[in-house]
Amino acid sequence: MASVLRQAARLASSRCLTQLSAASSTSRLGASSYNFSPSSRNASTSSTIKVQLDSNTGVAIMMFQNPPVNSMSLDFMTEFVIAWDKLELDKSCRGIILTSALPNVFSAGLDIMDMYGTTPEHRTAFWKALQELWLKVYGSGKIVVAAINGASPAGGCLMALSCDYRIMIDNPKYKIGINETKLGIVAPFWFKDCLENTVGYRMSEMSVQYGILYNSAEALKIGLVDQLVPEDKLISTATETMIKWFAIPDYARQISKAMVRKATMDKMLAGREADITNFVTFTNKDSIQKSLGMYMEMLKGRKAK
Ligand SMILES: CCCCCCCC/C=C\C/C=C/C(=O)SCCNC(=O)CCNC(=O)[C@H](O)C(C)(C)COP(=O)(O)OP(=O)(O)OC[C@H]1O[C@@H](n2cnc3c(N)ncnc32)[C@H](O)[C@@H]1OP(=O)(O)O
Repeated sequence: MASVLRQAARLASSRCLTQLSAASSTSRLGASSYNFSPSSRNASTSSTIKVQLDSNTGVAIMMFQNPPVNSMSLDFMTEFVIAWDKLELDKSCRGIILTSALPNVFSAGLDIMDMYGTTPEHRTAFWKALQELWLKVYGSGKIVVAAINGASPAGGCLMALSCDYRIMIDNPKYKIGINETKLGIVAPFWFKDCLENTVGYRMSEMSVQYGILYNSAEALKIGLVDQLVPEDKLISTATETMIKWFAIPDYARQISKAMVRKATMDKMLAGREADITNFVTFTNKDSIQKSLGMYMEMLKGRKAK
């Protein structure tokens, strides 16, 4: 245990958890001091990421607004990371709620058009941006809550899985899961690891092979999400949840989080270059390009019907 703690302490000062010590001011705010007055809000906005930080409560809401479906394009992920870094550096921010500014979709996952018919150089930059985004969110010392207000397949599900707590709108039309095989592609090991860490080995074994998308009730049942709420209660519940987490002393929580996530983080950090090569090689294949093209046609054809 002592060695785990030493490792966790080392992690706390490492690149991916740089905010651990910076944000370790303990429990500045309890639920009773919660005040969400509009005057206390800071707003910062890029074209695809909207951020509202309430410096009274320490809660930031990061909204995705990349129409039509919040697909994770290279541009979107670059803007995400810039906005994320700003919040990480802001000591008044203790927790971040991730949600969508668009109706019916949290995120459609990776932008298929960034993988289809693009150059290997483009796909290298694209995959690096995805790794970067994931390392930041998964490795954050802040409390991160996903407020899932719509469809959340594949990369969208990964984003939610990287948070500390997931709240989803209680609506059977919204689906979440790692559905890559349905597109004829393979979810990378770290998508699978995040799923397995959350729902367990057997469920992920079934889930990644079948490419299952779960509706909200099914997602709750298998533990893919933690809570379902009516649409009009999503952000208030996410904020209240965050305030409850704030009662835990930051430093102890952060070290505990780092301990639990260390193996998954380390695996990615050690395999980062190989993971990029795998992705580029895999998506260079004619058969994979064909699958992606057919999937895009299917999406567009579905709309035409
Ligand atoms: C040997 C091992 C090697 C390992 C190598 C690893 C390789 C791994 C590679 C990749 C991992 C992939 C991860 C992913 O995230 S892939 C993306 C998966 N996403 C999906 O399957 C979702 C597809 N979209 C939908 O199901 C729906 O769009 C919806 C439910 C999200 C929303 O439905 P609706 O509101 O009805 O919108 P439309 O379907 O009409 O779509 C509107 C518009 O948007 C386009 N679009 C949708 N999704 C995407 C997307 N992911 N990327 C790009 N574009 C998308 C859609 O085509 C429509 O376009 P339009 O007709 O031009 O308006």
